[in-house]
Amino acid sequence: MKIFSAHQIYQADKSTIQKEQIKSEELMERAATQLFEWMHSRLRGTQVNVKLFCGIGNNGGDGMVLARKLHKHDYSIKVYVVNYSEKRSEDFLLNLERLKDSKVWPDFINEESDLPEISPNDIIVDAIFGIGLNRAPDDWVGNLIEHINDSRAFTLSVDVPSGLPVDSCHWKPSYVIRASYVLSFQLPKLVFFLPETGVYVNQWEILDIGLDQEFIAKTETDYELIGRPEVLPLYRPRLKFSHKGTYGHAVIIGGSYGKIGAVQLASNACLSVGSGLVTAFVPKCGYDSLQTAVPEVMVLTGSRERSISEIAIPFKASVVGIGMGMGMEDDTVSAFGSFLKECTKPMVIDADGLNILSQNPQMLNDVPELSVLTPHPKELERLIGYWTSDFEKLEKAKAFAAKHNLVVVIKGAHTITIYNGKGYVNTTGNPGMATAGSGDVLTGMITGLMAQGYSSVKSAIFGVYLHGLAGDLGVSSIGYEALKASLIIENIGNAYSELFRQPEIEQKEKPNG
Ligand SMILES: NC(=O)C1=CN([C@@H]2O[C@H](COP(=O)(O)OP(=O)(O)OC[C@H]3O[C@@H](n4cnc5c(N)ncnc54)[C@H](OP(=O)(O)O)[C@@H]3O)[C@@H](O)[C@H]2O)[C@@H](O)CC1
Ligand SMILES: Nc1ncnc2c1ncn2[C@@H]1O[C@H](COP(=O)(O)OP(=O)(O)O)[C@@H](O)[C@H]1O
Ligand SMILES: [K+]
Repeated sequence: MKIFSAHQIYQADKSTIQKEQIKSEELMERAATQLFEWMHSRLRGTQVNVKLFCGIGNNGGDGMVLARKLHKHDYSIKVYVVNYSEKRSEDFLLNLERLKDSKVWPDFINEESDLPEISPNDIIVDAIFGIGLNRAPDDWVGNLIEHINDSRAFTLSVDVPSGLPVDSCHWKPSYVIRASYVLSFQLPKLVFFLPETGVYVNQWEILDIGLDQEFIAKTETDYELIGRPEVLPLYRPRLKFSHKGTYGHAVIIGGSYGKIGAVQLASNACLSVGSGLVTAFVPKCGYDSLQTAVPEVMVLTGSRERSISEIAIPFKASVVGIGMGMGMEDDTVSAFGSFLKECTKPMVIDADGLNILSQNPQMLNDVPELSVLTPHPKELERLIGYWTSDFEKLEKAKAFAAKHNLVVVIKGAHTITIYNGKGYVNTTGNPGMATAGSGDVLTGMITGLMAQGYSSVKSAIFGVYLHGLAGDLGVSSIGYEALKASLIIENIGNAYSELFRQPEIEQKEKPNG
C-alpha cells in the first residue's frame, strides 16, 4: 500500500473533488460518516460521555460533523472547540453552524480557559490537528493535550494523533495526543511506523473515504507499506524438475571464539529459506559445533583458531552473507578488505562487516553494487552519522544507499528497506524479536533468497517480511519473552505457508446447532 505525503493527500483530495464534481464539504461529510459508523457499530447506543476536542481546520471540521451525527443518534456528547487560530477553514465554519442548527453548543477553549474535566470513563475524540500541523502547538494547546493524555480516557484520534507531524516540521513530543486508536483516512501515514513518532499510535485503521483511485495508482510515492499483497507477487515457486543447484550455493562468513552461534543461526536460516546449498566459513574453533548443530551445512575453516585472518572460498558462491559474530581483529579487518576487492557479485553485509566499513569508509568503494546492508540503528549511525530526527535518518540513509548503489535495511520494529530513493516499510514482526541472534537469522534469510535468484531488493523486502512473519508465528505459540532466534528459523516454513493461507470461510450459523 502506498504511503502518501501530506502534500500528496491534499492533491488526492483535489483530484477527487474535481473528478466527482463534489464540494469539499461533501468529502468531509463522507469522511466523518465513516468515523461515525466505526464508532456507532462498536458503541451501539451505549450511554458513555463522548467528549470531542475539535480544532478550527478541517480536522476540527471532521469532528464537528461527527458530533452532529452522534447527537442525532442520541449519544451523550460534549464538544470543545480548541480555538488556536482566527484562521478557521470554510468547512469547519459550515459544520460549526450545522452543529448549532442541531442545538449543540460547543464550548470554546482558548488560552485563558480552565481545562475541562475529563473522567477516565469518557471517550475522547481528538480532532484538534490533522495533517495540517506545521509547527509545534502553542503551550496552552500543548497543556490541553497533556491534560487529555493524563486523563487515561480512551482517545480516538481522527486521521492522526493531534500534534504529530506527518512530514518533517517542528513538533514537541509532550504536546502529542497519545492515541488509543487512530482512524486514518484512505492511506497510512509514514510517522505511524517510525520509532520516534509511532509510539503515539497504539492501534490504527484505515477508513476508505473513496479518494480518487486512479490518482492514487498513478502517483509515485517515496514510501510503500509492505504487507501480504505486496510480497505475494515476489514469491518464486519451486520447479518440479529443479535440483539443489537450481537454488544456489550460499556462503555465510563470520564467527569468532564465543560467537560461532551467529554463523550457525545465519546458515541454518539461509538453508531454511530455501538456498540449495549452504557453506559456512568460520575460524577453526567453530568447526565441531557447526557440523554437529546443522549437519546440512558444509563448513570451511580459516587457518586461525579463534578469528578469521584470511577468507578463501574454493568455489564460485552464488552469494555471500558476511559479518555476524566476526569480530574486528586487525587480521579480520584486512581479510574482509581483501575479500571485498575480490568480490563482484552483490552480497549481504551485517554486524561486524558493517562496523568495519564504518571504521574504514574507503572500503565502501569495494562493496559490490546492489549489495544489501542490514544495520540495526547503532550500526546505521556508525555508517551514516548522527541524525536529529527519524525524517533526517531516512534522508541520510537514502543518500548513502544512492551514493554507493546499495540496498540498506534499517532494522527496527518496522524495518525499512531503502533502495533507489524509496523506502519499503515492513508490517510483520513483534517485540519478542528483540532478542539475541534474530538479526543473524535475517541476514541468513536474505542471503538464502538471493542464492535462489531473487534480486537484492526483492530479497531484502521479502526476507524482512518473512522473518517478521516467522517471528509472529513463533510468538503465537510461546509468547514474547520466550521467543528465541532459533524459533524464528523453525517457523520460516510456516511463514511461507501462511503467505498462501486462504482466509477462513465464515461458518454460517445453523439453526439448532
Ligand atoms: N483526504 C483526506 O484525507 C481528507 C482530510 N480531511 C481532514 O482534513 C485534515 C487536514 O485539515 P487542514 O488542512 O485544515 O489542517 P488541520 O490539521 O486541521 O490544521 C488546521 C490549520 O492549523 C494551522 N496550524 C498548523 N499547525 C498549527 C499549530 N501548531 N498551532 C496553531 N495552528 C496550527 C494551519 O494553518 P496555518 O495557521 O499554518 O495557516 C492548518 O492549516 C485532515 O487531517 C483530515 O482530518 C477531511 O475533512 C476530508 C478528506
Ligand atoms: N520491537 C521489535 N518489533 C519487531 N521486530 C523487532 C523488534 N526488535 C527487534 N526486531 C527485529 O529483530 C532483529 C534484530 O536484529 P539485531 O539487532 O541485529 O539482532 P542481533 O544482533 O542480536 O542478531 C531485526 O530484524 C529487527 O527488525
Ligand atoms: K487529530
